[in-house]
Amino acid sequence: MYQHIKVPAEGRKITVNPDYSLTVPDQPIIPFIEGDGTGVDITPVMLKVVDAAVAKAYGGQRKISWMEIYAGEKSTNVYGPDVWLPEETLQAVREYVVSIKGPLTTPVGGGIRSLNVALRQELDLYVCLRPVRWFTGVPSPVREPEKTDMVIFRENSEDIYAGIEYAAGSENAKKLMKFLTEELGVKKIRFPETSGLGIKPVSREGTQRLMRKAIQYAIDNDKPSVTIVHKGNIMKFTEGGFRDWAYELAQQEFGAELIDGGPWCKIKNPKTGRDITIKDSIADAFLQQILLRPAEYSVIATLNLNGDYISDALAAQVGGIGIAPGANMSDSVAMFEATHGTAPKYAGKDYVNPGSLILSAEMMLRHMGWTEAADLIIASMEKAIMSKRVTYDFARLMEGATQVSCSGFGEVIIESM
Ligand SMILES: NC(=O)C1=CN([C@@H]2O[C@H](COP(=O)(O)OP(=O)(O)OC[C@H]3O[C@@H](n4cnc5c(N)ncnc54)[C@H](OP(=O)(O)O)[C@@H]3O)[C@@H](O)[C@H]2O)C=CC1
Ligand SMILES: O=C(O)CCC(=O)C(=O)O
Ligand SMILES: [Mg+2]
Repeated sequence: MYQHIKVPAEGRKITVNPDYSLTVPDQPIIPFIEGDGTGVDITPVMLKVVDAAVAKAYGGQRKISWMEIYAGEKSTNVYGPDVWLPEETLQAVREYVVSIKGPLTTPVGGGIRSLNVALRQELDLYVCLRPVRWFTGVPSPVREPEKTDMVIFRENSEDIYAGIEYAAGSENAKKLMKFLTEELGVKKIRFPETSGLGIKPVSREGTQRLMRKAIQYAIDNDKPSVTIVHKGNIMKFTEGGFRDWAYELAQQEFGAELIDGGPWCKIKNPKTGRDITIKDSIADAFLQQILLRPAEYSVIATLNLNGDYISDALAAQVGGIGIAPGANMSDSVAMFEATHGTAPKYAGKDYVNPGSLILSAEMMLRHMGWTEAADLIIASMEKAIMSKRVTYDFARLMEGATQVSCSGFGEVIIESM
C-alpha cells in the first residue's frame, strides 16, 4: 500500500456519492500535512482544538482518526533529499477525499516551484475558497471592520500560476522570444536579451467552472451579489476573457438578465426570491473600494493572482492573516489550509496565531456536515478573543490584552468550549 504513510488501525474513509455529496463515517480518517516553518506550531494546536470540539459536540460518538502525510521539508526527511511531494501524498489526498494542510515554503527566484500550487494543480482543486469576516473584538486597521463580509472564489488552476516561465537568457526563453518576434511580429519587448518570459493561460472552462461555484454559493447562502474582479482593460484576452466568460455563464446557466443593457446582470435567487447582482470591477479600483465601501461586496470571483493579493489585503482589513482560513476544492476532493504562509522568523517558537488553521478546520467540519463541532469552534474562538487572551498579532493592537503563546491560545479556545 503506502511506503511511509501509516494508515490508522481505526477509522474509515469518507466517500463521495455520484451527486458529489459525502458519506462521512463516525470515525473518518483524515490526512494532514504538518507544514513547514510555523506548521510545526499551528498544526498540533489545530488537531487538539478539533479533537476537543468533536469530543464535546458528539460525546464520543464521533472522532477523527488523523493520518499524517508528507510534503515539503518533512517529506525530504522521510522519503529522501529531493522528494518534496511524494506521489503517495497525492494518492492519499485523492483517496481520503477531505484533508488539511499547514503552509509550505516556496523559495523566491530559483529552487523548487510551489508545492502548494502543485497540490492544487495535480489534484485539480480549482476553487480556492477564502471567507473573510470580522470577529467581534479583533483589532482592525479600519473603523468599521464588521462591514467586511466577503467570500473569495479564487481560480486555483490557471493564470500565471500554471508555472510556464522561462529564465532570462535560457535556451527556452531565446526560442520563445524568436517565435514571438519572428512568427508573431511582436515588437514591444523592451529588453529582449534580458527578459524572463511568463505565459498566462486563462480558459473559458476554467473561468466558468469557478463562476458556477461562486454563483451557486451566492444562491445557497442568500448573498446579494457576485463581483467578477479582473484587469481586463489591460489583459484583454485573459483577464478580459475571464470577465466575459463569467458573465456568459451567469446568463446561459443561471438565466441572469441584463441590468440597463449590461454588462451587469441579475439573477432571482430560486431559494429566496431575492435578487443576486452579478457585477464586475477592475482589480485596482476594487482594491480601493473594498477599503472605502466594503459593504457593497459579498461573493468575489477572480483569477489566481488577483485572488492571492485580495486574500491577504482583505484578511488585513478584518484583523490580519492570523484568522484567515481557506479551502482548495474540486467537485469531490477538498484540502483545507490557511491563507498565510510559513512565517519562517517565528518557526518553532510557539508564538504565532493558530486561528487561521483552526478556522480552516472549522470549514472542513462544516464541509463534512459536522456543524455542531464547527459551531462550537466558532463560538469558542469568539469567546477566546473576547477574553483578550490572544497571540502577539492581536495583543499588539488590543488594549488590555494578555499575550499568550500559540499553544496557549489553543488552550484558551478549548477552555471556552
Ligand atoms: N499556502 C501556503 O502554504 C502559503 C505559503 N507561503 C509561503 O510561506 C513563506 C513565507 O511567506 P511570507 O511572504 O513571509 O508570508 P507569511 O504569510 O508566511 O508571513 C507574512 C507575515 O504574516 C504574518 N503571519 C503569518 N502567519 C501568521 C500567523 N499564523 N499568525 C499571525 N501572523 C502571521 C506575520 O506578520 P508579522 O511579521 O507582522 O508578525 C508574517 O511575518 C514563503 O515561502 C511563501 O511562499 C505563503 C503563503 C501561502
Ligand atoms: O505557494 C506559495 O508559496 C504561496 C501561495 C500563496 O500565497 C497563496 O496561495 O495564497
Ligand atoms: Mg497568498
